Amino acid sequence: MKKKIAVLPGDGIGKEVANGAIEVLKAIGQYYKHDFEFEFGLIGGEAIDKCGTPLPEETIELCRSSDAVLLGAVGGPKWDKNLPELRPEKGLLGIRKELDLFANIRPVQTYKALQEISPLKGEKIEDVDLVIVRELTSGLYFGKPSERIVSDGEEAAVDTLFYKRKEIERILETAFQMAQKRRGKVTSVDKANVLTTSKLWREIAEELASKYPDVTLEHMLVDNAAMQLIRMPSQFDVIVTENMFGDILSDEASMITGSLGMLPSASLSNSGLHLYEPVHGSAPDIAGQNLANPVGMILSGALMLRYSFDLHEEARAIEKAVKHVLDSGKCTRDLTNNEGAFIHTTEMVEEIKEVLANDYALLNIIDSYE
Ligand SMILES: NC(=O)C1=CN([C@@H]2O[C@H](COP(=O)(O)OP(=O)(O)OC[C@H]3O[C@@H](n4cnc5c(N)ncnc54)[C@H](O)[C@@H]3O)[C@@H](O)[C@H]2O)C=CC1
Ligand SMILES: CC(C)CC(=O)C(=O)O
Ligand SMILES: [Mg+2]
Repeated sequence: MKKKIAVLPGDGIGKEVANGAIEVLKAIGQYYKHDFEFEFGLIGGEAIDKCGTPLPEETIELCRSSDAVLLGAVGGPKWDKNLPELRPEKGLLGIRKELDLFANIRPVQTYKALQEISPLKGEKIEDVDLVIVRELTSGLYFGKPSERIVSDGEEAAVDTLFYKRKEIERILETAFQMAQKRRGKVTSVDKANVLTTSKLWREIAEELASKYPDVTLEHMLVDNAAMQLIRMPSQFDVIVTENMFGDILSDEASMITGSLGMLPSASLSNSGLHLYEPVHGSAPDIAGQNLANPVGMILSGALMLRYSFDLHEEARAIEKAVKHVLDSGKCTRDLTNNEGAFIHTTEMVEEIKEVLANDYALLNIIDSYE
């Protein structure tokens, strides 16, 4: 199978983890006989430096002409004082909007091997298998006006939380459909005791629920949800929520697994062209030191195989390899609470590739006996 994959490594550790994911995908291509072709594009701070814009037109064209997009992360202190339109993050928000990637799927699964690393007690995280469905192309990060103003002669600023019915409907539909394939429960997280957008969100959730009688819908206020994620994370199946709420809750949820570096994500559109990115940012504090955990990015590659290319066995092979390496006690520095031995980014990638190679060799031996 020939597939063109656009790779936008971005800034900081984005480059390091993207390299890792490409290596793992190349190994999958070799063992399972798929022709993955990788083409690189600029985004974020590097694109500002080289092209004067965080999202060059060529990058958008590259993505549009590809079968899927892999993105590392953007941002860094170098660009923090730039004007809003010239911030790396604008590139990320821009590509999400351009490709209409409205549904950001962020699965949170725990690993037995990491139970002691999670700040939560082992028994609390044993049965955690939840997914955050975050609305990604509207809400507080996109509403207008969003600007500095003068109000009553005083310096002020405004951001806008705006949602259209259709935007709410399509993300809720995604969540209901995902719950149908999972454990049949949707927790819709909002702030309906205060926000008008949340009241509309709740109304629409109630309307749609009747279309999905096999799914149980519950509503939860976002402040409570933040607490419940720590108190009893296993109560959740599918969490669906507004853009910024989902952004914050998913970083929080990552710590259930033990590190922000563990979480992958898929940003889906209705066009069939999807983008895959880890949940974390460019981590300037560890960038360039070979310390980043590449697992979130590598697992995003697995999500790409599953959602974009229907390659379920190949996706499972990557997920199994990650588990195998963690089970063997090998982990990057973030998974050690900064105590004890750890392996570097490139070594973690090598370990995962080695498991894939061994699995492949084993399959070949079995085949030769059949
Ligand atoms: N999707 C994206 O491109 C995102 C970009 N950002 C940008 O990244 C920059 C840094 O933002 P922060 O708030 O520091 O968030 P961050 O996610 O980059 O880092 C937060 C903390 O987690 C650690 N961390 C993150 N990913 C890790 C990994 N794979 N392995 C080991 N440790 C990891 C970092 O070292 C840091 O201590 C900012 O410019 C921000 O705007 C932030 C979040 C998402
Ligand atoms: C630019 C930000 C919205 C990126 C981020 O934190 C995220 O998507 O998780
Ligand atoms: Mg975030």
